[in-house]
This record gives sequence, C-alpha cells and structure tokens, in this order.
Amino acid sequence: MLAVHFGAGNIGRGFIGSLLSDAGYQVCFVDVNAEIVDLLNEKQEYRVVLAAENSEETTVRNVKAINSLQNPEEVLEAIAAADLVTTAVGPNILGIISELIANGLKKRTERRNQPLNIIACENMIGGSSFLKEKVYEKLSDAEKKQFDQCFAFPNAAVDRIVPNQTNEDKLMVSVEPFYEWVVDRSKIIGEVPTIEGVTFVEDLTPFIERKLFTVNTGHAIAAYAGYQAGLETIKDAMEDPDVLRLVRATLTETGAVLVKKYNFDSTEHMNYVNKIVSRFTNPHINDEIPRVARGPIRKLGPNDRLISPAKQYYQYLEGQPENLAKGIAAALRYDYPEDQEAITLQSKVKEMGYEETICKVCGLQEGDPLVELIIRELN
Ligand SMILES: NC(=O)c1ccc[n+]([C@@H]2O[C@H](COP(=O)([O-])OP(=O)(O)OC[C@H]3O[C@@H](n4cnc5c(N)ncnc54)[C@H](O)[C@@H]3O)[C@@H](O)[C@H]2O)c1
Ligand SMILES: O=P(O)(O)OC[C@@H](O)[C@@H](O)[C@H](O)[C@H](O)CO
Repeated sequence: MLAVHFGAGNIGRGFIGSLLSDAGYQVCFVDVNAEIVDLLNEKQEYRVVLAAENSEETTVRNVKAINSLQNPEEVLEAIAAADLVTTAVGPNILGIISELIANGLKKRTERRNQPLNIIACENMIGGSSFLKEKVYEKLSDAEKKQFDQCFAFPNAAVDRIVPNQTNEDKLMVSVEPFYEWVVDRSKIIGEVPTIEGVTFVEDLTPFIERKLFTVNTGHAIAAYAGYQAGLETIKDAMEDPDVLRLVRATLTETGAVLVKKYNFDSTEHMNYVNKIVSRFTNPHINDEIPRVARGPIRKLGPNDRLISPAKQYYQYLEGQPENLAKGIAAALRYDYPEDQEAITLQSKVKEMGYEETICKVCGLQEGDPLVELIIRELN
C-alpha cells in the first residue's frame, strides 16, 4: 500500500507519516525542502521521540520522498499509484499543491479506475473541502463528473503538538505523547482505510470545532498574550499568571459555546480543557511562541480559532466574549518582524487603523458589537 503525503514537516513526519507507516503503508513524502527530501531518500527511515519523562523512541521505516519542485512528474506518478493521499502543508499552501494533485488524479483516471481518498490534515475547518475546490477549479465539467465518481476529499481534525525541531539529526522529530486524528467517514469513497489511531466519525463538525476552538484558541491566546508579555515559549507563557488566567477564561468562553451548541457534557469538556492546559505546560517540549503565533492574518480569519467562537458566542449565549476579545486584541498587536503576515497586518493597521483592519481581516461589519468590544480592548 502506498500513501502519498504532502509536507514532510513537523506534523507530517511526527504524526501522519508515523501512523501511516505503522498501518503498513509505504509513505512517499512530497516536499519542497531539498535537504529533508534527500535525507529521507538516503536513510529511508527516521526517528520519532516522545517528549515525555521516558523519551520513548520509535523508528518510522519504509519511507521515501519526492522534491516536487525538481520532479513534478514523479509526484503525478505517485498519485496515480497511491492508495491514500494526505497533506500537512499549511492552509495557505493547499492552493499551491492543488495543481499537482489535479494533474496526478487526471493521470490516474487514464490508468485505472480505483477510488482514492485525499485527506487534508490542516488546522482549519473544511480543509479537504477547500482542497477539493482548488483541485476542481482546474477541471472541465466532464472531468469534474469523472472525479466525483472516483475521488473523495473527507475532512479531518488532527491534534498533536509538534514544535519546530532543532535536533542534530535533521529527520528526527520530537512529539508530545498525546494524539488524535478524526476523519469524516461519511465522505470516504471505497473501503474505509484501517489506520490504527484514526477515528472515523459520521459528523466531523463537533470534533473539528472542539479541537480548533479549544487547543488552537488556547494556544493562540497563550502565544499572543505571551508575546505581548515579552516571553519566549508557550510553557513560559503558561507560567505567567496573567496569561494563564486569560487562556483559562477564554477556554471557559469557547467551552460554553461548544457545550451549548453540541450539548457536550460540561464536566467532560472541562476535563478536556484541563488536559490541554497540561499539554501546553509539558516540560519536555520547547515550543517557541512564533511557531504558535505564526500567520496572524490566517488566525484572525472569520472561520478560524479566534473570530469564529467569538461570533458564535453572540449566537448561543448571553453577554459578550470579553476574554476572546482580549486575545484578539493581542493578536492584532502581533508584530514579530520575522513573520510575513505579522508585517502585513501591522502595515494594514498603520494604513487603515484598527477598525477597518478588523473588518477586512476578520470579515466583520462596522458597528458589529464584536468589533466594538475588540476596539475597546485596543484602547
Ligand atoms: N505542528 C503541529 O503541532 C501541528 C499539529 C496539528 C496540525 N498541524 C497543521 O499541519 C500543517 C503543517 O504544520 P507543520 O507544523 O507540520 O508545519 P511545517 O512547516 O513543519 O511543515 C510544513 C511542510 O510543508 C512543506 N511545504 C511547503 N510548501 C510546500 C509545497 N508547495 N509542496 C509540498 N510541501 C510543501 C514545507 O517544506 C514543510 O516541510 C498546518 O496546517 C498545521 O496547522 C500542525
Ligand atoms: O499550526 P497553526 O499555525 O494553525 O497553529 C499553531 C499551533 O496551535 C498548532 O500547530 C498546534 O500545535 C496543533 O494544532 C496541536 O494539535
């Protein structure tokens, strides 16, 4: 069995590749990082080490890689032969890889009539659906019909904290012990793949919203508030009493929305929150704030971890999401000079002021109570 996985980065090697290899797939990574691609082809294996007291280590074997910049034709061949395609490249890259995926799938339809699932493992709502849209933009109407018969793009939620790696062994990945990978079974075409560690569910929405609006909202708040406090890592941020208070208060707000919307058991949800807070303070992980804060424009988007739960707060509850607004204000102030989106965000603020920036970046209307609440926090 062959799995083609786009993105041999932190989560690609540290989680997706590792689970797929354990499930018996040969994993063919596709990446633009020549050093990592060459090393993967040279060694054909890499180490995954648990960031925990006992530093348990496993070796992921039977892997290879293709440099999609140098050998795009090889990528098409791999997609034509694959039993599964997955991605973990970042939401902004999905549009870029969609051309290769479209061409690979076209090649496949010329060769064989075998169904294929393409699963985007990105931190976003509807990642695979978005990738499908981008792929379908490249097709004729006849090709779209043909693809509908053969290919599916089930959405997924993936959770495992994998920080940026600074190991001497460039392929080795240090990962937290916890992991969760949930896939929308209702959209699977053909047989449901057997992958230990993957949970297939009929309705993904509660799972992805629970994950994005708890793990990622909490993480973003810790990162942006921690940055404003001059701190360096997520652990440092969580050890700052003011940041910790804000993270917890924000997760109480998102939790209230989720419990109301999905009828979750509130005690169980609180246990989920506590587990996440303890994951953020894992002493064996050195997760630098710029990784977690990366891409503030994406993170301030209308359907992402900050604005979406804040909007839903008005929809499902009384009162205002005061703490989310504090976190959003910290995100709007994020000016890390090595983050291109932070630079763009700050130039928008300079040019248009906060109100217009919030409307444009967060997809909100002037006069919206949320805009007013955020502005109040910024003053
Ligand atoms: N790291 C985590 O803790 C974590 C956890 C869950 C989900 N995710 C999600 O997984 C995705 C990847 O995150 P990451 O932390 O692994 O980032 P990363 O930067 O470590 O990995 C991304 C990889 O994609 C590669 N890439 C970039 N452009 C490409 C292209 N055109 N074609 C092929 N490969 C390309 C990069 O070279 C890199 O190796 C993101 O959507 C992220 O939100 C990350
Ligand atoms: O990957 P991003 O930029 O969407 O978010 C940064 C982190 O919050 C994220 O990577 C988490 O570590 C991960 O989602 C944990 O499962």
